[in-house]
Amino acid sequence: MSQADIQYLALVEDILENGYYDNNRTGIATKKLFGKLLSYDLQKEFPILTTKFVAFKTAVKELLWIYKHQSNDVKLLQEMGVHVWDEWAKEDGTIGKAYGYQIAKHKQIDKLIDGLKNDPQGRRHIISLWDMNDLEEMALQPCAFQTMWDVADGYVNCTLVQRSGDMGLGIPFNTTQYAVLIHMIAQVTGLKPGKFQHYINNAHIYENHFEGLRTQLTREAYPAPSFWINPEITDFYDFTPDDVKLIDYKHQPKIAMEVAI
Ligand SMILES: Nc1nc(=O)c2c([nH]1)NC[C@@H]1CN(c3ccc(C(=O)N[C@@H](CCC(=O)O)C(=O)O)cc3)CN21
Ligand SMILES: O=c1ccn([C@H]2C[C@H](O)[C@@H](COP(=O)(O)O)O2)c(=O)[nH]1
Repeated sequence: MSQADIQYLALVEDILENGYYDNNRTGIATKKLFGKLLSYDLQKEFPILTTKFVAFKTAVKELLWIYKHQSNDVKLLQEMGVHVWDEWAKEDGTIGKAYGYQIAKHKQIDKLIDGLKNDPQGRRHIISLWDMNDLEEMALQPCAFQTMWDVADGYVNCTLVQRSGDMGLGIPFNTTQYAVLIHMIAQVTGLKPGKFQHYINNAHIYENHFEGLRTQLTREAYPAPSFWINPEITDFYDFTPDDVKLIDYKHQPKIAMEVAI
């Protein structure tokens, strides 16, 4: 049974049983718990749920939209066949000064890669999407808004800080996306992927997802798939969605859930 399923299902069960129930901005009430940490060792296995289908390729495309293309243009994402941001496009077709915009604005990927290569013992390797000056011009303020990186003994470790985590839809994507990002950054810096800590400040389940997640709790989990990354890629900007693959991704069926806007 994969580590991703074990930790995810335990947190889902905890929220359903002990979560604080209240309304929020979207009008769809949630149960929530504060301050949760999920931990993975990327040397042991690749974290992706097997108790439902997670759209790996879609998740990778969204990741590259943010960190490689450094774009806020929803049309570009749609051209890649991804529609998860459609509801948040502003009149100009972008999500405003959010996500990829902040990566480009501060050259954050270049600085991270340069820092990890040239000052591996630095303690300032941070990517932050939380720009106080621009928050009001973002279609949605970033949820997974910060990563902190650390190098030890040839391994690169990373903590993802997420202020708000939608357990049904966002979290399965985010877990897998940031595991892929760590593998990519490790490869282009000549390091090995190490530990991945995923901190979620407000871990919530929308009430229209309760039933789907209760079904998922009854399902059998499979061993985690293997992860392949094209060893030829040495420049982060050369990665395409075909340069990462899951091998033997055995999973239970998709669970349809509506996104709260
Ligand atoms: N309420 C909410 N939850 C989120 O997770 C979320 C937002 N809003 N707003 C911005 C983005 C958009 N995200 C989304 C939106 C939709 C799916 C979704 O529908 N996922 C389907 C598969 C989609 C596909 O294959 O294209 C799923 O079953 O996981 C996932 C993440 C994550 N973020
Ligand atoms: O990568 C993402 C993006 C968004 N989410 C979820 C978390 C919340 O359910 C909503 C955002 O609403 P806020 O009121 O701004 O917190 O989107 C996610 O889990 N992962």
